[in-house]
Amino acid sequence: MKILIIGGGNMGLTYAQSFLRAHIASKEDMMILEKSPERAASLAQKDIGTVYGSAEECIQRADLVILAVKPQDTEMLFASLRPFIHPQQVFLSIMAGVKIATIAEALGVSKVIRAMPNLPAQIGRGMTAFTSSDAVTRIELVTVQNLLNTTGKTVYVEEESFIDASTAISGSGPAYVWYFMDSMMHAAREMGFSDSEAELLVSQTFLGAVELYLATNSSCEEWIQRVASRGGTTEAALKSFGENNLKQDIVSGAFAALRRAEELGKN
Ligand SMILES: NC(=O)C1=CN([C@@H]2O[C@H](COP(=O)(O)OP(=O)(O)OC[C@H]3O[C@@H](n4cnc5c(N)ncnc54)[C@H](O)[C@@H]3O)[C@@H](O)[C@H]2O)C=CC1
Ligand SMILES: O=C(O)[C@@H]1CCC=N1
Repeated sequence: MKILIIGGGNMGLTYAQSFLRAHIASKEDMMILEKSPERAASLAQKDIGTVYGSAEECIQRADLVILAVKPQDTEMLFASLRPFIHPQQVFLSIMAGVKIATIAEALGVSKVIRAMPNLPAQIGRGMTAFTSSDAVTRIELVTVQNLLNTTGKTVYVEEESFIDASTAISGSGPAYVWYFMDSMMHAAREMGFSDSEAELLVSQTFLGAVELYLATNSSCEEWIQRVASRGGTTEAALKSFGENNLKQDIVSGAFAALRRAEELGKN
């Protein structure tokens, strides 16, 4: 199966490397279309397949076309692809917000899968939600799921609206976690720890807390209760979080991401 990845940025490169690392695709079967000449030159050094600068050179040979450009770049991209597409090609889009119907209409195709991955896919620890149009066959869907599985865990969702919701939770989510980590590192440095000490204290705390959570059946609330001794330090921090509406702020942030995904889908 020939795979064409359009957009060799963070996610496009991650996909190419992940498929090759898992031996689910070979370099000979991998094509990358990248419009930035500098980025294309850097990709060409990486030995991850053939890098192209224009659609007409490569798209007709692709069985699967992965759309990994920014949603704002789709209008020009779709217009440039349309003359070269054939109806049996399967399109996998990872672009935030852009709807299956929009892709199908703009490209004149019917086999469209929409997925929302996240950046930990770079190390095989990603989370991807995906769904598909009716015209995608079971075999095509399983083939794409096998590719997505090389980047971490996957979940199929029946309704497309859950792709936007997963964008707001797991797609953007790593940034929320790093924001929280960064805030804690900031506090650690203010308390006198060196940069490397702050990084170790915080990253090991996140890792340990998530792994402990996953190893048991207790809820976050139950684990919080076990850390927070009555009249102790954790309680003082949680009181401050509560007074500052931190939980509501995080929920509002996730909904702002959802609204933005929906807006991107309207363009
Ligand atoms: N970065 C992330 O954590 C995630 C990103 N996404 C989605 O993945 C998509 C790509 O995101 P990133 O990889 O972060 O962006 P990026 O900006 O790193 O990569 C996009 C690449 O596409 C290239 N490009 C733009 N127009 C093109 C065209 N017409 N033909 C060929 N190449 C073109 C750009 O030069 C750039 O190298 C976006 O739609 C985003 O919504 C989804 C989940 C997570
Ligand atoms: O911020 C964005 O729009 C993309 C989608 C999810 C993560 N990055």
